[in-house]
Amino acid sequence: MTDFQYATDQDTIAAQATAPGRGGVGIIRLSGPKSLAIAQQIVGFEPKPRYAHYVPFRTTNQEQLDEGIALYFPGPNSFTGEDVFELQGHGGPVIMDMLLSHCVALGARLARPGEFSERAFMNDKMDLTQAEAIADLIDSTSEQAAKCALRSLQGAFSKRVDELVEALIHLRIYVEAAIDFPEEEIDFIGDGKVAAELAGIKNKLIEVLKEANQGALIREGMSVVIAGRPNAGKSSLLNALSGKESAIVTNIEGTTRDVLREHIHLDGMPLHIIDTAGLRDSPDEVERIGIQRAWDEISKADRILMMVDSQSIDSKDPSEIWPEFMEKLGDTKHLTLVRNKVDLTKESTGIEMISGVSVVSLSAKTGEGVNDLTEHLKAVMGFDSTTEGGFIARRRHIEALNKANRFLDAGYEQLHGYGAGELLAEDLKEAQQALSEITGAFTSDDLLGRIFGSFCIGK
Ligand SMILES: Nc1nc2c(c(=O)[nH]1)N(C=O)[C@@H](CNc1ccc(C(=O)N[C@@H](CCC(=O)O)C(=O)O)cc1)CN2
Ligand SMILES: Nc1nc2c(ncn2[C@@H]2O[C@H](COP(=O)(O)OP(=O)(O)OP(=O)(O)O)[C@@H](O)[C@H]2O)c(=O)[nH]1
Ligand SMILES: [K+]
Repeated sequence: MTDFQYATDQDTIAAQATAPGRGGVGIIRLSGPKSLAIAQQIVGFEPKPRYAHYVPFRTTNQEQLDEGIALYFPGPNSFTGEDVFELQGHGGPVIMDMLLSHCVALGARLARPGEFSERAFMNDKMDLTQAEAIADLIDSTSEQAAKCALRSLQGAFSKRVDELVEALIHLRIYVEAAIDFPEEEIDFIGDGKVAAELAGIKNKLIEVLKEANQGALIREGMSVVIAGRPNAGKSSLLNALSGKESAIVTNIEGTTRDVLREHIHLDGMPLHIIDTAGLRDSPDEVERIGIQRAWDEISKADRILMMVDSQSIDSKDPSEIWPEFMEKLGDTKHLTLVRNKVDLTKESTGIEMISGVSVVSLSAKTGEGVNDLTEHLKAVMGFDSTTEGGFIARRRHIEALNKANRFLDAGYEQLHGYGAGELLAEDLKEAQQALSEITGAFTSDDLLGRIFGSFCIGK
């Protein structure tokens, strides 16, 4: 199944499974072959499988460290698939340290971050997207993200990927049979079956890609830079979006000199808003550095809100308003023009398209039209807050799906352009391999190291 060999690690690992610090209950968890022997030493008898024993926890010379619940899960029926033992004690840092040190004295070693989950993956208790979903569940910052992570943990995403892989294998077998037995005279190109199946797989992949995109947005959100001339109202907009007074609003030009960040949620989608220094030629060294940073942020952002004061600028055409900005920006793909202060000009709020750029008229001060902007931001990111039952996804999943999609396109080309069955089969295989990277059936040690290394300790 996997293309790598992992050392069957015989170490017994131990870590505090609960968060560090004070808590009602704290759990030390062990996994590995010595779990049972260590358990017996601490509780004084062989614990019954999956039974909550309320007992004193003692050292070898009968000194009592704590009293609590001892829980033994013999492998393979455990979280990691190995023998697991849990000491559920009182959640104080000193008690937890004493219990953990004692487990180490009895032959366990401290677990690396993510090592319990890594073992669960290695022992086929879960695939890679499910292991990643555990970390995402723990790290989720909104209820929606938590729900989606739980669905991924329960296999919703893996199932979609596995179905695609199944369909690809089915098609490959057909194509390869036709190549291997030309005397059968299956005109596999002419009969349309291959083309139809390929198109079906492609449609399904696009569907999964859309859902994964949504899942990644819920996990990572979008970054939005607010840029504009001094006093346009950038800080006011940041405050209106975040509902807080995080940025200093004054009528003095150049109030914001550095980059300010605020994280909010729009119906579950995280938004990282960045307020930048007003863009102008400044003699002030500090302000100039701020302006340089503003351009750095602009180049990295998912969306750029170019903000102008509608009082001083009549035109709604971005290229007329600010040619230097447009020139420096290059393309307008990620640009939205925000015309602020319509409460003063008495213009109506709303959104329109002008010269291929979305133009939103609003008042950051009164809040009129701010809702049009948030709806627009959700729309440009393809975020649909009405969809139910989504799953969480990561950038690497999207990349793998895109890669598979490119191989499907290449395969289609081979089929239609050249009638090249061998090359089509090769593309199908590559597409399948790209998909297998998602669930981890085909992954490098390096990737696994990076994924599990980013988990918290004890997970
Ligand atoms: N005390 C405790 N609570 C916890 C965990 C834990 O490790 N310990 N978990 C850690 O993340 C999560 C639960 N995850 C778990 C996953 C599988 C098994 C388990 O025993 N699986 C067996 C048996 C399954 C069954 O009885 O149906 C198996 O897979 O064979 C236990 C916990 C959250 N709560
Ligand atoms: N009437 C009205 N005044 C606004 C609006 N938005 C901002 N202002 C005012 O415009 C002035 C500048 O607002 P800021 O939010 O500080 O502008 P800024 O673009 O962040 O300014 P710098 O930090 O100097 O770049 C303040 O006096 C705000 O109260 C608006 O929609 N309507
Ligand atoms: K200002």
